[in-house]
Amino acid sequence: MDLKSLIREIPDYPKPGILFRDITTLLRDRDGLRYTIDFFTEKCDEAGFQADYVIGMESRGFIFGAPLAYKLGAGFIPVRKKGKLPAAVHSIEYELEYGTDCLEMHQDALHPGSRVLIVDDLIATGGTAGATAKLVQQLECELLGFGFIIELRDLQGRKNLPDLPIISLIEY
Ligand SMILES: O=P(O)(O)OC[C@H]1O[C@H](OP(=O)(O)OP(=O)(O)O)[C@H](O)[C@@H]1O
Ligand SMILES: Nc1ncnc2[nH]cnc12
Repeated sequence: MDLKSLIREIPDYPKPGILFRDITTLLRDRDGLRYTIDFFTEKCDEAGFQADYVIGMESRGFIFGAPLAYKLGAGFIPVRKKGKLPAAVHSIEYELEYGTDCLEMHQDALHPGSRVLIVDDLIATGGTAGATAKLVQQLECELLGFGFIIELRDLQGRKNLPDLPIISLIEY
C-alpha cells in the first residue's frame, strides 16, 4: 500500500518553514490504519524485537504504540508531557524541531532488565526519541530499538539516538 499518499502535507505549520506531515488522513482511512499497524508489527518481528513493553510518547506516539504493543503481546507505557502523570515521575528536558519541552514517565513503570521498544509516529530531530531513550537507559533497562511510522531523513534524527536498530515505515 502507498502509505505516503495517505499523509497530508501542511506547509508552515506550526511555524513558518516547517512542512508538517499530518497523519490524521492516514488514521481515518480504515485500510490504511490496519495496514500500518500490521506492517509495523511485521517489521518488529523481522527485527527480532521481543519487547516486554512498548513505550509511546504523547500524544501521537500513543496512537501507534498501544495497538503495536497489543499486536506484539507487550505492555504499553505512556511517556507524557510535564505534569500529566499522577504518580511519582522521572523527567527529562529535550529540544523539538519547533521548541523545547519536558517528558515524564512513572518511576515504577519499568524495572531493571525490562526489554523496551520506543515508538512514535515520526522522528524529526530525534530530540523526543533521544530523550526517551535516556530515561529508559537511566533505569538499566534493555532498550531493544526504535519504531517510527515516518522518518524525516534530512534532519538526521538518528544521530541523537543510541546505536540500536531503527524501523521506519515511510521516509522523506
Ligand atoms: O524528532 P523530534 O524533533 O523530537 O520530533 C518528533 C516529535 O514531534 C512530534 O510530537 P509533538 O511534540 O509535536 O507532540 P504531539 O505528538 O502531541 O503532536 C512527533 O509526534 C514526535 O513526538
Ligand atoms: N515536520 C513535522 N511534521 C509532523 N510532526 C512533526 N514533529 C516534528 N516535526 C514534524
